[in-house]
Amino acid sequence: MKVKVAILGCSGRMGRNLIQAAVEHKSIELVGGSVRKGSSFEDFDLGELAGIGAIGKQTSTDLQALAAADVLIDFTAIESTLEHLKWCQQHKKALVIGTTGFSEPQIEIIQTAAKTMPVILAPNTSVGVNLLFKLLEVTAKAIGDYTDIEIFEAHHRFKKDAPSGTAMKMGQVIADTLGRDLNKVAVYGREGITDERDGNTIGFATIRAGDIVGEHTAYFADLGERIELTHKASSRMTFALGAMRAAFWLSEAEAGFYDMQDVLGLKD
Ligand SMILES: NC(=O)C1=CN([C@@H]2O[C@H](COP(=O)(O)OP(=O)(O)OC[C@H]3O[C@@H](n4cnc5c(N)ncnc54)[C@H](OP(=O)(O)O)[C@@H]3O)[C@@H](O)[C@H]2O)C=CC1
Ligand SMILES: O=C(O)C1=N[C@H](C(=O)O)C[C@H](O)C1
Repeated sequence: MKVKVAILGCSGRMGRNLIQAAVEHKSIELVGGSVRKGSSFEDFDLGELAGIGAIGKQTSTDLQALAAADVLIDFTAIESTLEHLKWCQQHKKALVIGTTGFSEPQIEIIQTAAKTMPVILAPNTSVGVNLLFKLLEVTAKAIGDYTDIEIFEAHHRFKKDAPSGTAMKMGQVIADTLGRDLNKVAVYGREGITDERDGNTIGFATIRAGDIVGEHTAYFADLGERIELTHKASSRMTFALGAMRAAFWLSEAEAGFYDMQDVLGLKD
């Protein structure tokens, strides 16, 4: 039987890719999608919105129109995701969250809700980035204690949060592996007389330019050699397909707080 899925925030860059991925997925039935109240895309055909031709299902600003869904997928914005979370909890729906930029207290709100509903929170739903997280763990374990660790990320000009959710998670994975507290060792950008580099720190550098879909590199640099682990996304469809995998997996999960490592079987 197909998993019934609804997409939140259908008019967004990810929303449109998610519609296409859901329509093309053999084990998923797209039952509806939302747009923000006041959006000019209200009552729009979902397929038209995604550029794949009409599919006979319309966007709605009323979440009740999505009541037939088992799993909702949310790549929107912080405040709207937290609203959607409440609705899903009240209506016993599972929720895949791809939105990034949450503060620690906001993540705690999501974790608390996940005690009574299945939730995946994944700053990056691509298979490649989640494999990269594993490679970071292995590399940090082997050489992280004596190399300089820096994380670089590049995204399109429209992105609102920085560093990206993926870069933050990369830092978290490395800090956890090395037993460091990311809040204490993170350095976000450098300017002026910065003094010599403190070997304990994890640096973050961000650029925003044009239509870059998403690029992430972790540097583990010693004197004489360095390792660079890079992921480059060239299409948002990679995130959308990963989100479908996540929705399918979550439809069979108990209440709990999960990530893509659970979905892909990459947890130790
Ligand atoms: N986890 C992952 O793999 C990925 C995560 N992301 C993250 O996903 C999020 C969205 O990214 P992107 O698609 O590029 O951003 P967009 O700005 O293109 O899309 C966000 C969409 O959310 C809509 N929205 C806002 N509030 C509501 C609401 N209450 N109800 C319904 N829709 C709403 C906006 O509508 P409107 O336009 O009308 O304001 C907009 O269409 C970001 O946080 C980004 O970092 C992005 C790519 C991959
Ligand atoms: O906003 C984006 O576009 C992306 N956001 C995610 C993040 O913040 O890590 C994932 C991806 O790189 C694209």
